[in-house]
Amino acid sequence: MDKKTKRVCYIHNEDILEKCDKLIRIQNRADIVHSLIKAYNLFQHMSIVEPRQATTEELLGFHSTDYISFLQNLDDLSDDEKCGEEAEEFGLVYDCPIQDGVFECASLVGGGTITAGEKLINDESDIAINWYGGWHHAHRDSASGFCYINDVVLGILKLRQKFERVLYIDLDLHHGDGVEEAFCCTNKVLTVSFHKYSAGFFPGTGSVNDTGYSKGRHYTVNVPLLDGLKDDEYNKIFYSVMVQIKDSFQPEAIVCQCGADGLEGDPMKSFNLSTLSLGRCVQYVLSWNKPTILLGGGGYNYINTAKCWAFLTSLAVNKKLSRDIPDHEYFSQYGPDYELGVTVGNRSDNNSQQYLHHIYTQVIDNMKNIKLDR
Ligand SMILES: O=C(CCc1ccccc1NC(=O)c1cccc(C(F)(F)F)c1)NO
Ligand SMILES: [Zn+2]
Repeated sequence: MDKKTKRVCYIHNEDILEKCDKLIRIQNRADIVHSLIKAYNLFQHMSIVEPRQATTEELLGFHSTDYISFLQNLDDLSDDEKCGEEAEEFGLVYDCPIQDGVFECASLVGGGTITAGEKLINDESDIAINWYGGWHHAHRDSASGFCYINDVVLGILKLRQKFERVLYIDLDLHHGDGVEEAFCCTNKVLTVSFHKYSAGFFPGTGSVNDTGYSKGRHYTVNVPLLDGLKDDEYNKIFYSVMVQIKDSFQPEAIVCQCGADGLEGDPMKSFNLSTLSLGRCVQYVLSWNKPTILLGGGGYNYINTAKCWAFLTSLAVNKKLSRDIPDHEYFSQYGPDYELGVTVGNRSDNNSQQYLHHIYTQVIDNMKNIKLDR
């Protein structure tokens, strides 16, 4: 693949935008993200590709029949049934409320990430972006953490139709548990997640000692981190882990979930990252020149999330963005600085050098056994 200008496709249409904007947890975020990327004129460097609904067969490539048929018939449920024990069994309570059209939205997002995969396996694009996707918590037979259909798993399964070894990277503040579970027993998909890991923090999984099972042993990599994490520490441990993964796993295609809830200023109030650290991670991965899917995920300060994903989009199309936010519908919300950067705070950092070194050595030790299928 030519090093500099890559063929970038961008999953979008008004339908998926409107549906995602109606999701109660991220109401109107999609329009804020889309508007900033448009205001920076980045669409002239990408081909916009419309998403489609994932087919039932595609959904059943990961999810169970019971779960999918329950989701497909939500509209037939009475209000009692919607809070009944069956709904609870499928995780459709508390964090994952049954709201009108949630299935159509989730399966359109799923179809969007599958479409991203199709563009790469057909060699029509080098990089495929789906900022509507990245819903990494959904399990085979239940919703979780506000994720209903695991579009990430569906996209990886699509890539596996052509690529022997696929690498999944999860940059979201939360552990990518649903994706890790889907591939924990195979050595064809290596999942690596960098996430906050501390007592009582959702989803609670992602210990450094979780390294996969049977044939997948050592092909699950977890990098548990603590509150207050700063850019430099994040990038240092990211590079040192990823260079090892590149050498030993030699991935043929990459999926990177770029959840922005680790940024300073997110209501999650956990990490203390600027968009630069996520940008350096993505820039490094793109420098490998492998077919890559970039996905969204968490991110609850919508202005920061828009800044982050516009910046990552500019890296994919290799275009420099002006520091000043261009005038557009949401310009007034970018005050008081009206700049693309996210200023980091000086919250105390619980990640001591000893802690980070300890985690690094454990992760490297775990990965010593990753070898290519002879
Ligand atoms: O970001 C997530 C999901 C976070 C999550 C897990 C479990 C239950 C609920 C959630 N979502 C939130 O906590 C959430 C969603 C939207 C907005 C907020 C806010 F309060 F931080 F703004 C918080 N995964 O990467
Ligand atoms: Zn998250």
